[in-house]
Amino acid sequence: MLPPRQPGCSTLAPPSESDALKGRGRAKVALKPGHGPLDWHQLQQDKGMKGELVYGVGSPIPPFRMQPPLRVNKEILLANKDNFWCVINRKVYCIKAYLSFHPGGEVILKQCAGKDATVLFNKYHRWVNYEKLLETCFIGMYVGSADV
Ligand code: HEM
Repeated sequence: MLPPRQPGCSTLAPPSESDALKGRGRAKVALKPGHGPLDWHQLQQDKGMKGELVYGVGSPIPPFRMQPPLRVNKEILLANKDNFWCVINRKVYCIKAYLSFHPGGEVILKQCAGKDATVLFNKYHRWVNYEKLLETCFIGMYVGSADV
């Protein structure tokens, strides 16, 4: 009888997004070519700096440059669900551009649209520097009720 497969073993089949969704370990999914961390970094430097990685704002000034930051209430957050706005630690981000770059996969991230993703984010990887990773995707501060 074959020994049980161990995490980290190179003979393991690539983990699926459904495994991650079901909370079976810290499953990373295969990203499309050109969607690695360095590609994301480059995109932030190019399009992101020009404010082209945010959807639903309609302002010539990139929101992440605005001082004071925009204030987003529950209605505005929900109105931008299709733009994949979500909240992490009271900060609102447009994660639409990041979806296909997320090492945990698109499926798991899409469920955060229009919601406060803080608990899920901390559950999977509280050490990830989201403020840096999503720097140019920052919309503003969430000032609405906590029930999102
Ligand atoms: C929106 C902000 C988010 C960012 C910037 C982000 C970023 C990342 C990064 C950088 C990794 C790789 C971590 C590593 O290698 O240690 C990762 C992995 C992962 N993420 Fe996220 N993530 C976000 C939100 C979420 C949310 C809300 C969930 C759950 C619903 C999630 C689930 C996962 C999973 C399952 C993995 C793969 C396993 C792991 O490495 O922990 N992520 N994410």
